[in-house]
Amino acid sequence: MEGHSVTASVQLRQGKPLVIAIDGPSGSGKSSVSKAVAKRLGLAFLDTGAMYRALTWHCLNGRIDLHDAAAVEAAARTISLEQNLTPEGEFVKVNGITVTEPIRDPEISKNVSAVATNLGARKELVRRQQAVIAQCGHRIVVEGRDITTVVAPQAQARLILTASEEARMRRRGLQLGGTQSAEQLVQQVLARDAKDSTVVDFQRAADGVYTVDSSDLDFEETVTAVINVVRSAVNEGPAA
Ligand SMILES: Nc1ncnc2c1ncn2[C@@H]1O[C@H](COP(=O)(O)OP(=O)(O)OP(=O)(O)O)[C@@H](O)[C@H]1O
Ligand SMILES: Nc1ccn([C@H]2C[C@H](O)[C@@H](COP(=O)(O)O)O2)c(=O)n1
Repeated sequence: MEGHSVTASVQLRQGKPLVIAIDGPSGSGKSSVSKAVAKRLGLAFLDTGAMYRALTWHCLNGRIDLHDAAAVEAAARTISLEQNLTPEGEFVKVNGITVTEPIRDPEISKNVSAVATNLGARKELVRRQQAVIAQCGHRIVVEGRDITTVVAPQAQARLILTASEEARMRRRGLQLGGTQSAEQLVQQVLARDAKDSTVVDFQRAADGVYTVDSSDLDFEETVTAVINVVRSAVNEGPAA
């Protein structure tokens, strides 16, 4: 095992490019697990879902019709978005307004797919995400739905983090403190995935993309499994 990870350790520690791209369905643990991986490996962290949520908050707040494709795309191009790029803490600002907590509201979860399925808005957010990766010196964990395929197809490690529907709904229910009914959880997790899947495929791993299924793993075991995949991917010499 030590021999296996020599090359990986060099890449992990010496400031070489190390982009870790993580996609997966809602509630699979992408944000929490990606943050823990970034912390352990000393990498920056980007939650791309927060960008779609922030844009949705901005549209709702400014009474922009989410189904007016041109207006939503224009908003994506013009808003100022700020977010932390470290795994410690979290903040998101839209045009200088802190929206860290409001973007997690079930109301945003209910409406975010209308923005995520706007192809013009996606193009602009992908452009911004690629700029962040460059700004972080290509040493970053990026999580979302199209990171392995569109945002960072050349990433040194790419993986889908998944879990059973039952596990994902249970985890989301616990995360929201038991405030949501079973039907609300179905809407926020499964129905949202179904809508988002119409524009990006985050359920199946593309060629060269690993899969980690966390259904039967606890949080720590999942973080370890992801780091092991990163070591394997780097050792096997993925895209330069
Ligand atoms: N392996 C695991 N075992 C138990 N709980 C987990 C595991 N992985 C993640 N969790 C918990 O599940 C909840 C959902 O995780 P998280 O918010 O990271 O998912 P996500 O994939 O980013 O969801 P979304 O895409 O909807 O934002 C969190 O409370 C997290 O701590
Ligand atoms: N790269 C991404 C990231 C997110 N989305 C969409 C899909 C979700 O419904 C929404 C919010 O993401 P979450 O915070 O739940 O991870 O944003 C996307 O289409 N592409």
